Amino acid sequence: MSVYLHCLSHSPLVGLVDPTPEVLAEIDATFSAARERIARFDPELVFLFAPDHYNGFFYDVMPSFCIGMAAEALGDFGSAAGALDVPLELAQDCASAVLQAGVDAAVSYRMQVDHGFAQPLELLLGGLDQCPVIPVFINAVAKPLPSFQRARLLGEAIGQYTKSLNKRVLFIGSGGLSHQPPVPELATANAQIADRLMGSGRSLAAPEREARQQRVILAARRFVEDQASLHPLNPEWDQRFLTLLAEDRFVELDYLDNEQLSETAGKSTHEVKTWVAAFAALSMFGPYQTTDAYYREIPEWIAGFGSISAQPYSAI
Ligand SMILES: O=C(O)CCc1cccc(O)c1O
Ligand SMILES: [Fe+2]
Repeated sequence: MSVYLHCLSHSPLVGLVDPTPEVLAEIDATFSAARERIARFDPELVFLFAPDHYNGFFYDVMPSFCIGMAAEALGDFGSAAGALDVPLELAQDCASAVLQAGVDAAVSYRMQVDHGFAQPLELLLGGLDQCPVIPVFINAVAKPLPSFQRARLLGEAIGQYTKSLNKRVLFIGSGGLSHQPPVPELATANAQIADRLMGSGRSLAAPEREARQQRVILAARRFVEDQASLHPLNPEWDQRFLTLLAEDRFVELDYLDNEQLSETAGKSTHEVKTWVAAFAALSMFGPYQTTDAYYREIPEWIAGFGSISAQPYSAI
């Protein structure tokens, strides 16, 4: 049994609003090296911690955490669409173990996921169904949000469960770092948007979906011209976060106030709780070492964009 971790930002704007060829080449090199390391590790099972953007999870019932017993990617922004290869019995056992450990994650037998899940599977594994994957949703946009501490405990419970498997397991965290794309909020939504956020967005008609995507694309183009048009990226906060992970000090985030983080680094920064959960899972295997840390502000993608791998010292 061995474990490996990779965490990375995502953005649906990849390929739609791109940075310069030099920056793209740097990122391509980062991802192809990560892909190679993962291929060498040859995972038999993936735990994918990722958020959603009102594509699969809505306010009719909004869980903090949800473990997929089966899942389908809907293919927003041209991301991959189709079924994930979820091993049902393992996912069920995992959910039981997590609840037994005191973390009341929801389950879904019909989980809908968006680019937050699809992009890392495409980028790191070459597709949605290339490796068995247990998808774990962490709510990072729909208030009230879970705390960093609960994300850590979720990760620890999954790490403990992983120990009972005799498998090579890859933990992936998807999202962040600092960013605030234009995602609607219930508190300020008009009646039509509120209705979408409460569930009608599940069956968004094609023209409305297209309009929604165009709004994000326009916002990205404007953000490149004028960095005051959205909440600014915060490379200082992002570097501090990466340092906390590298030094195995992410427990220090436990009581970080959600509102305060939104003000510091943008309302979508809460996606980094997926990284905390993944690192917490890894940490159940003892002290770890991070490798291949990458960071750059990429306004074209509305993202403080990061990527990092890690493995237990005992595996080095
Ligand atoms: O789906 C949406 O509306 C928001 C999309 C989005 C944009 C930029 C960075 C992200 O991480 C992200 O998820
Ligand atoms: Fe996101």
